[in-house]
Amino acid sequence: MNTEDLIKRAKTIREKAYVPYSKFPVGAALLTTSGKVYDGCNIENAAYPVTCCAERVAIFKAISEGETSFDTLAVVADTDRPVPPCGSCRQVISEFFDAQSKVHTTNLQGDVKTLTVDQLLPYSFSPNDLNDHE
Ligand SMILES: O=c1ccn([C@H]2C[C@H](O)[C@@H](CO)O2)c(=O)[nH]1
Ligand SMILES: [Zn+2]
Repeated sequence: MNTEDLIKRAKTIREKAYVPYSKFPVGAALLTTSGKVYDGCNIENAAYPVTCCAERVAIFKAISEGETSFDTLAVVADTDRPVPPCGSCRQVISEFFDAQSKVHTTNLQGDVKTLTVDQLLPYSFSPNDLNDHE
């Protein structure tokens, strides 16, 4: 699937966002290396911090279906600039995507800013760091 279609998938699932508190719907879609797409929207909760962002919903859906190899991620919201993923999502993205994988941050106006995972979260804490102690 090409970038344009992946962004379209993110826009479509954004309509399913459960956002009674922020009223800020976000959509995300990821492409696996085998060519499958998993999408996600943000899901909020009356206990606000329990909220899960669109990016993590998409990634957790894919992981829970047994996917292990990820290629590209697209994110969309109705923002002036292409919507930046939050810090928690950057950490989760860095766990499952290669450092050079592309993240297409976008908005409804069609602006696209593409960053690598390493640009989004440089010098990130990684699974390898856990092996370095003792
Ligand atoms: O990249 C982002 C930024 C924010 N949100 C969600 C979290 C919350 O539901 C709402 C406002 O922060 O937007 C996402 O899903 N992805
Ligand atoms: Zn987030």
